[in-house]
Amino acid sequence: MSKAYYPLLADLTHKRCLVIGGGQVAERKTASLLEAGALPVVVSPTFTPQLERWHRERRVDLIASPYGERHQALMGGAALVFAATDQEAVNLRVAADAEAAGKLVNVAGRESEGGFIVPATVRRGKLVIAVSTSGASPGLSAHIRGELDEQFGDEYESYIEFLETLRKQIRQTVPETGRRRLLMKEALGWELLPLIRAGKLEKVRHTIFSMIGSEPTPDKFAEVAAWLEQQSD
Ligand SMILES: C[C@@]1(CC(=O)O)c2cc3[nH]c(cc4nc(cc5[nH]c(cc(n2)[C@H]1CCC(=O)O)[C@@](C)(CC(=O)O)[C@@H]5CCC(=O)O)C(CC(=O)O)=C4CCC(=O)O)c(CCC(=O)O)c3CC(=O)O
Ligand SMILES: NC(=O)C1=CN([C@@H]2O[C@H](COP(=O)(O)OP(=O)(O)OC[C@H]3O[C@@H](n4cnc5c(N)ncnc54)[C@H](O)[C@@H]3O)[C@@H](O)[C@H]2O)C=CC1
Repeated sequence: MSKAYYPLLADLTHKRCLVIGGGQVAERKTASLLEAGALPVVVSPTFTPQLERWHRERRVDLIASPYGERHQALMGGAALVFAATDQEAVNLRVAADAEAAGKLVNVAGRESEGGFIVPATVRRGKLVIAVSTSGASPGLSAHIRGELDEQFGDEYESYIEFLETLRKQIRQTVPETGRRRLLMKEALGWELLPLIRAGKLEKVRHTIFSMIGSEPTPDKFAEVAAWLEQQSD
């Protein structure tokens, strides 16, 4: 049976992550770590120009040296470890050291050796869509990401912010989970995306919250739905 990876979203903000290797793959992994607010430490005898730029901007630490025994101590302080050199023996040694230190490790070129693999990702603010083929075809993951990138536009960023605010309001005023769920389900049916695309969110948001007032009820939510339908005509 092939393995079933467990998908999860890790909070890496202000967490040290160790990247061994300074080439293309290391740069890509470092880029995604920076996007997640992590503090990458890169160990390698050579670095891409982009890694050096990030170093000058004080966004990454670089240790200019081949990986060796003296770097094992860095494992302890790392949330995640990436073995991204072009030397298989080095990658396998990094993987063994990371595992001995109880760390999850990602191994370039040897997906079965690693504790985790990285998906292709589309981000729209708080919306994260991750795609993986369990290592079978990274090219297909990248292709599907391209399709999702077109399908989910920038409007999702403010749409999710709106939903988050609405959900907070419902949580504060509706004690019962069953009723909350029904209200959120109703709100997800509102035709908001076309209005957000037309740049009308601010106005619409204001009206919706004054229509709901301090007591969200299914009746008021149905009124909102009807009002929104008129707006998109
Ligand atoms: C296991 C994994 C490593 C891990 O754990 O991270 C892995 C491994 C390998 N990739 C290879 C090749 C390519 N990788 C890409 C691109 C990406 N690869 C990524 C992830 C992963 N790649 C993980 C599994 C993901 C999954 O489950 O699907 C993405 C999603 C994220 C990221 O790396 O940041 C990023 C897309 C970013 C984006 O565009 O969104 C492209 C396409 C391109 O460059 O355009 C190609 C060439 C086309 C092809 O070969 O398909 C090879 C063969 C190397 C060789 O020739 O030897 C191996 C080695 C092997 O197969 O072992
Ligand atoms: N290029 C790609 O898109 C992909 C490559 N891979 C695999 O990932 C590996 C790395 O690929 P690239 O980043 O493209 O290679 P690269 O040649 O751009 O970079 C390799 C890096 O490893 C460093 N390195 C070598 N020995 C080291 C050591 N002892 N300690 C620390 N760093 C050391 C080098 O200095 C260099 O910075 C390869 O094995 C490749 O097969 C896997 C997936 C995709």
